[in-house]
Amino acid sequence: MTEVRILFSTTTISGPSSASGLRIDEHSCEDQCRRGQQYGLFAATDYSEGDDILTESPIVILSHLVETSTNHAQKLENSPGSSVKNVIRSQFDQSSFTSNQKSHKTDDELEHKKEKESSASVLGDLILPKKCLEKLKASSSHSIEAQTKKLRGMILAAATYAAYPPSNEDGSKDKLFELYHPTINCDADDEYNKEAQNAVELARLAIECCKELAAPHTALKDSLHHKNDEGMLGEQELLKLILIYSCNAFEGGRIYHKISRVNHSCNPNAVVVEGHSSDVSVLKAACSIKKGEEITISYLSKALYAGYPVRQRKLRAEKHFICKCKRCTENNGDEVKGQPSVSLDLASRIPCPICHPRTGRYLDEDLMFDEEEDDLQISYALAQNGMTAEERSLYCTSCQGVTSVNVDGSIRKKKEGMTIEYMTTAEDKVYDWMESNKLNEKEEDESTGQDMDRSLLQMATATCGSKHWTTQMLNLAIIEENLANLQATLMTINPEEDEKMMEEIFTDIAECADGIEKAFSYAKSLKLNLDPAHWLFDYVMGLGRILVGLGDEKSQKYGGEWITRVENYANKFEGDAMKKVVSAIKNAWKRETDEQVERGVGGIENDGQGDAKRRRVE
Ligand SMILES: C[S@@+](CC[C@H](N)C(=O)[O-])C[C@H]1O[C@@H](n2cnc3c(N)ncnc32)[C@H](O)[C@@H]1O
Repeated sequence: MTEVRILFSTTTISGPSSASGLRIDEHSCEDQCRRGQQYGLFAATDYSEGDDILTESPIVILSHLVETSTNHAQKLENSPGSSVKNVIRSQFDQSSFTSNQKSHKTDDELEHKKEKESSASVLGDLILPKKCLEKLKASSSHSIEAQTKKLRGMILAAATYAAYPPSNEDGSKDKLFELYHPTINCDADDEYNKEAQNAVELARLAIECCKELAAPHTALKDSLHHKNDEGMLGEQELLKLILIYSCNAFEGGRIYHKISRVNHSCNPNAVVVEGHSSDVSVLKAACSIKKGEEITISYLSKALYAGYPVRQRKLRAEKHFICKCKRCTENNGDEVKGQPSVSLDLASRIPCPICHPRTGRYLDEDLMFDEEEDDLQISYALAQNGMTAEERSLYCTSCQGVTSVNVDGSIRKKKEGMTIEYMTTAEDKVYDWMESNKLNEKEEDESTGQDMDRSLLQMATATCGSKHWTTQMLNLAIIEENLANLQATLMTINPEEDEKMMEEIFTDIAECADGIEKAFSYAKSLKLNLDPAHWLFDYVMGLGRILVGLGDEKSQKYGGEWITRVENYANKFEGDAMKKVVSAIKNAWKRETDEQVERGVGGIENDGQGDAKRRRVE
């Protein structure tokens, strides 16, 4: 029964505000109040950046065995959790797992496949019924891969819940079933409800899969066929549970009593971080929040830094709602004189096609890598929020010009309009690339993968310029790759012997630093409440680690300067262990100097040109 404790724990609320600092209220948005269903969390006191708003343990964890990295999956095999994993898998007919099916593959191949699958999910190798997958393909307007992944998550949540139903002694079950979920059998009278009803359809499909795949005499099978204590059909309870999971679960299937009431905003004012123990989460203010303001977080990970169509597509496909936050609906961009008030997408700004006419298909070379400090004056045009090229006309803040896709007029006007089509194509391509998570699949053909990323970057940069989100997403993907390669190279060479290699390394480091600088400038241009380090912390840390690894004072000092840019963020939002790493990297150059003084070296050797000689860090 120990697993039950792992899965269901009591909610505790603490922190400076405690329960009195918050109130759960009807959603501030008029449209949603009308539905009478939606609630949100509102500050009942003022908060400053980094303040704890509340600390909470999940009411229930419905897929804590879904893993994303092989390392983690391997750890799980040795942890008590692996017995939970077996209990959940035992809910299903064993012949429904590919790993249990005979095939002509060699043992080695099977082992490799199994490892990949176990790292994807506890039920990653569960073969979903063909007729369910066909229904999914026929009904869904979203990407099939994303919907299949969601379906698997729902099946896992249902099996976990059936195998470990929460006791209601502490009210956990009541709290869970109070949470928001779309109304079952509600008329899809508008786009918002239609999207929510897609979640209901998907949940029904998950129930159908469970019915087909559940093994006889298991808790899952029983709950689908028997009435539960309250006389409600087990199947209906499971359907509701799946919907609650689908709308409220955080990473790892964690569902909270209060944190799950926090609505999403594409310009959030709060974040949820891991608490002192991994089973506790803390809702923290990401900026100052005034009493009475709604507290919001982001349901999007790095896509928060993407343009409007991508954010909306992701929220619709993964969370089943149309975002009505300020960033998506109100004009929080630069005002356009003489234009009717429209919502403008700051993440999709491109050099104005009127002020900077493109030569041929692509943007002029000099605009490709535009930098703030350049003398070149570049006027940017903002895209109107919208899902299609037709809805995304561009407004230039400098010439006050409007560019639309389908305009009758001169060839030049048509050419200007085509820029929006190129921008939309770049947005689609980069979105697909982000969704397919290609960076992780690259192992099989690394060089081709890298070439593709680079040519995609070339296309995005050439079409949209460096202040557009597509360029910055690809820029960071390449930096991530370069930092990993640099780290690996530095571990295998001796800097003092391999001068030529070191030259290349310094060039690569300079490129990474330049790329991160551009990403910082882009993040600031979005005017979000969040510190840019929320997005760029890992990249800066990667760069800092490499610079410290070079071992010379100058590089380490430079690494320390970079770390200073994320120090405030780390102190407010990272755990103690990470704070120590930040401090160690920031102060590595001092330690090096101190050690020399202690050893009586009396300073760093000089190479005659003012540069300290490089030494390996022992
Ligand atoms: C985790 S719940 C948030 C709390 C929920 N409003 C409640 O009443 O409990 C997520 C749901 O809230 C709604 N929601 C959250 N953020 C929203 C936003 N920015 N725009 C529109 N609906 C939103 C959606 O229906 C979504 O499925």
